[in-house]
Amino acid sequence: MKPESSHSQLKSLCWPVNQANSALRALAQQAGLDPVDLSDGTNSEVLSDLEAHLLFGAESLDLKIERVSCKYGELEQLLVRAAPALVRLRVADEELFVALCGGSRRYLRVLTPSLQVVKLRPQIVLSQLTRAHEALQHQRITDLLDSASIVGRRRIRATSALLRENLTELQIDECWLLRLPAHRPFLQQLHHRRQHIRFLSMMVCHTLQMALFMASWWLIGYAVLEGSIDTGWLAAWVLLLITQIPLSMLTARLQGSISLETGALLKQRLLASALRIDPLKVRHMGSGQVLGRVYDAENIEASALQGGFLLLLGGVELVLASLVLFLGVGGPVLLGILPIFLLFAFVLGRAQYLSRRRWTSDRLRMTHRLIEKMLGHRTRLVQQPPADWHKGEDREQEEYLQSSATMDGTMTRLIALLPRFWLLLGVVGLMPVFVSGNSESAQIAVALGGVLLGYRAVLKCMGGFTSALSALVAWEKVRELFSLETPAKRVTSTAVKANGDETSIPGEGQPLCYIRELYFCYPDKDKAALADCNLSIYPGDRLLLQGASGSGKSTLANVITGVQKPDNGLLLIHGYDRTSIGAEHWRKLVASAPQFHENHVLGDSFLFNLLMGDEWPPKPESVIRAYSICDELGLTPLLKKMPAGMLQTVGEMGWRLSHGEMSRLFIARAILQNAELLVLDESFAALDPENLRQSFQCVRKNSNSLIVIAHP
Ligand SMILES: Nc1ncnc2c1ncn2[C@@H]1O[C@H](COP(=O)(O)OP(=O)(O)OP(=O)(O)O)[C@@H](O)[C@H]1O
Repeated sequence: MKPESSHSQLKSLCWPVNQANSALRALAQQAGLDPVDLSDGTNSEVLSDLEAHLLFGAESLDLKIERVSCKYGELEQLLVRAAPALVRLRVADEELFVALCGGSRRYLRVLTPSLQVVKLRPQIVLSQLTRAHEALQHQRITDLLDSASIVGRRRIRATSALLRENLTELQIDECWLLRLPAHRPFLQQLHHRRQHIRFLSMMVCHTLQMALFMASWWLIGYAVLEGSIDTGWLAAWVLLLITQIPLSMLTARLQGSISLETGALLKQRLLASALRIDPLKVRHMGSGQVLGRVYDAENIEASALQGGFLLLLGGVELVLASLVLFLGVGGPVLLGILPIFLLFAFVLGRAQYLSRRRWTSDRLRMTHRLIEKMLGHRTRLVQQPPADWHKGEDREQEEYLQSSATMDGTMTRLIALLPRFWLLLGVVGLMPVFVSGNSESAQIAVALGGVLLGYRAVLKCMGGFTSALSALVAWEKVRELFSLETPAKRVTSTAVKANGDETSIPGEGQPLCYIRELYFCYPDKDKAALADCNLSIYPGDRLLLQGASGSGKSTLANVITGVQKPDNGLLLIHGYDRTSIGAEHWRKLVASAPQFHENHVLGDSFLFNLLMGDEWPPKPESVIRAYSICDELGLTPLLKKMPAGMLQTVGEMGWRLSHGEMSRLFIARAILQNAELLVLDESFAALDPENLRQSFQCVRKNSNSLIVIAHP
């Protein structure tokens, strides 16, 4: 095939870049991602680069898109596993997207603009992605192979091996994965990952295994009671037992893969919600409570999955045991006794649930107080008389021990009594049969088998129930951390002229940031922190915001940066509100250095702390800029002083930065986000006059528009 015809063929399968949003929508529908329309379809023109355009398009469909990069040698594997995904190709100097909706090593399944699914060999996409890079190596490799006189198939193999070797460090980042966002309902996410099929298969496998197990005992019991046991019966019995082995292995395997996938989903959700959690809510909870809950969240995964499986499998066995009981002599009597058992189980289970809840609350309270004491340790050492340091601790511990003892008591009763109660009821139910003495021994054996089978199932359920219960109680505490808000439907973008008239398209001379009648009140406060706030900031403006302590300056900074949502009023950047523009893009337009007590040096390298707001791992040019900003801020002596320079670990566990050094790190971190509006909240307060002058010069030079909050 000639290159032109192969190009035109490939082109016909690809989407033009300007149809990226249509490709996203079609791909999402094809992959069953259930796209939700959150957009009025007019907003993305504000976004200049393709990355932001795709991000915006996916957010408008309530989906998540993620750009991934991989090494040259891993590209084929990525293409095979990426679906649903968009891959950008350059075909005959034209930029196009190929929409992957499935794949295997032999074929990629591609969704075309005519909405047909077509098979395409991975090598075709692969060669388009790597052609330009390989061409640069071609001459060198040809010369080398010529000089070594390597020909034929060995030459082909040697070429690809040399390419892999020479391009091993090459990163290719032309692939965007389309996925369900973490806030979508958990069941939908499980369904999308085909967990329901695995779950059903696991239940079927276990039921079959149990049926075979019962059949094997029926067989041997029948043979013994009939007195006709021979090698045929034994062979059948052994066969039945052996058949259970693959079924039990399959059940365990399915259980493992469900645990893995569900665990990964839970973690993903926890991480996503932890990063989105309202800072006010976290502050209200306190660090100790949050820590305790995060620890509980870890527990949930293990307990819920382990307990859930045991409970389910035990449930299946209990149903089968009831069936056996019903078939045996005295079955109706035994089944009549079942409600008494269930009632007893409910009473004991409820007691355990209530005591565990109380114990969890006490434990969280204790963790919280402990963390508070640890955080305030130095202050307490200096400020509080030593006699008061341990006041109240004994009472606290006593309460905790009491609730632990109560919980242990209910647990012991549950585990020790319930299975025995089942046995007792079973024997009592069979009593009339033994007393009358006119039942066949086979029927008695079946009934006894049912009771014992039920005992085994109850034991299994007990193990599952206690784990599931601890997961349930933990879940009640961490639910808040897992709750992710579904994004609101985007409003029609509202561009506003400087005079306040509404228009639909932002134009020249418009404010960069436009605030009208903004209102914000902290929860449970009577007085608003911001009321009737009006401000217009134009590109290139430099504003100094002054005011009495507590007048709301930091609150305004937090609202502008999007950390807090205004209760009322208009806040626009480039004529668009935050919902229309998307949180991610808003972050790229506005960067801030919050007040000292709100800012944090993360326990990582100095470089990471500088560039965490930009892109990590960083591009070489970002690192060069980081050095230059640090130099302008007078941080070069510090970098020379630290043994590992930029790569020195800083933060609590690393190099302890001085107050002034930290301030300048925070300023540099904000500048390096390259946003259009920079907000610095009392960032210069800890600097000596010389550093203040130097830092202020740097900020003026490296910011587009600037708000500085400072006290005179
Ligand atoms: N999380 C919160 N919950 C309740 N009230 C708060 C909260 N944070 C701040 N406030 C109150 O809101 C008001 C405005 O606070 P803000 O921090 O914005 O003031 P500020 O002008 O920056 O003060 P300063 O110059 O002292 O830093 C204050 O009265 C403060 O006590």
